[in-house]
Amino acid sequence: MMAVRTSLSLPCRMIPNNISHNVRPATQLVKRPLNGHGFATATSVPKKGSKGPTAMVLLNMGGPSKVAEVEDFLSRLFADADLIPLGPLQKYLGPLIARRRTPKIQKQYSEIGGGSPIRKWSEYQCAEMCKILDEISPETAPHKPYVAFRYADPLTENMYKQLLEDGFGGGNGGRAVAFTQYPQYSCSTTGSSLNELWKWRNRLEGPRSGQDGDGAIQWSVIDRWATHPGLVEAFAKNIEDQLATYPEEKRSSVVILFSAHSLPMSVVNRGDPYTAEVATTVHAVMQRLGFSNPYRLCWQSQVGPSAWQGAQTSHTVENYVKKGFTDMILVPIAFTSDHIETLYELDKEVIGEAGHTGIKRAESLNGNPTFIRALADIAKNHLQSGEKCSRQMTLRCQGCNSERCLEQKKFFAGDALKSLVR
Ligand SMILES: C=CC1=C(C)c2cc3[nH]c(cc4nc(cc5[nH]c(cc1n2)c(C)c5CCC(=O)O)C(CCC(=O)O)=C4C)c(C)c3C=C
Ligand code: FES
Ligand SMILES: [Fe+2]
Repeated sequence: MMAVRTSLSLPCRMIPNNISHNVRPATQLVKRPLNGHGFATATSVPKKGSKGPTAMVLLNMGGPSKVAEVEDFLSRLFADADLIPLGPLQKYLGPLIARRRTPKIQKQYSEIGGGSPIRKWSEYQCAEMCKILDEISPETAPHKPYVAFRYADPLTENMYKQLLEDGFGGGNGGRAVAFTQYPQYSCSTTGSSLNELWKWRNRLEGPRSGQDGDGAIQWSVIDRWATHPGLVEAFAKNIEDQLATYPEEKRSSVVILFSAHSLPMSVVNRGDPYTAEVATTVHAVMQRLGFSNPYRLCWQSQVGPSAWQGAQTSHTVENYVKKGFTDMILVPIAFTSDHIETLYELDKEVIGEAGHTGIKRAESLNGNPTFIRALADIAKNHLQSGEKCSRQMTLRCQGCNSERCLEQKKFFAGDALKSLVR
């Protein structure tokens, strides 16, 4: 079990109405020499001996907060060659495909309340995590919350400008942690976010080869955390809560269906680590549950005509219903907050259309205090380890020839590990 204390007093999964959705630090950093790091906050001066402030930057894809933002979101998504490589015509094809897809996706966001809740949850999770970190890691306090999205506001570029405005970098140095919110690493998700962060780092701070001693921001990366005990506990507890809603005599025969966003087979065959890492989360959660129920891992949300990793979630539910199973719990296992894939695809399309009251979904992690304590524990361990990134991140996929991946990995690996990157 984690030995983490928390000051959280919020009711489970509730966001207070007055929470600021703008994660700009409340206390702006004032540039004045202090503590060997060149700055201190105006009102929250780091404690004596603290190496802070530390910027905690949560990375995620983001989603359109309003229906009107769907086209911009999809345009950025289809322009991302790390996610959807469309060749030399990407710049023209991307916006075309995005425009054609917009009405369908707008309708889906309208049906889940008019937008993606991912910004609200990410900002909340980050702010709460930083409060806990200030308590459990005073050596690196104060911790300043930032969110950097790949395809929606707050975009990585704007987050980086905010960091500089707040006194990080720009000759001051200062520490920032890029903390991916995808527990399992994929080059199409975390890899893409890191490539984007590296790009803006070069544009806004200059393309320096090393990190140390040049007054630029000192970055390190939390790149995967698929089996962290707190993450596993939060998933397992949400499954137990759903299992408790079935009559006792039926409970152990309920089928648990873990569902993750699929990947194109071309990405799987390139050697992307995601599929294997998702399987490790599933195994760890089932181990925590004592393998109490039959379970399978299935894959959702494939887009376009190419081959994707299966079995598909929708087919799985259909086939099991045909085989006579009508008690199932769907568990979104690769994303940490609600989004169109849970609220629309799973709830409305898969569960709604199956039409059996015994088919349910485990709650998403969202504002779950166990989950937020896990984030703080992961961050604390990282901050104390002094690691730039995991060893695993230094290795490119077997089939990867991308210069962008190579240079990005060399940068984040830092001087000690960059010679390992090939
Ligand atoms: C771990 C999560 C995800 C992986 C891996 C992933 C890979 C991946 N996605 C696409 C294409 C699209 N994804 C879209 C939306 C979307 N994707 C994820 C997560 C992962 N994607 C989420 C949570 C969302 C929804 C965001 C929200 O609502 O907040 C979309 C846009 C929607 C649509 O047009 O259907 C596309 C397109 C590819 C090609 C890919 C792997 C290469
Ligand atoms: S695609 Fe995986 S490292 Fe480049
Ligand atoms: Fe996706």
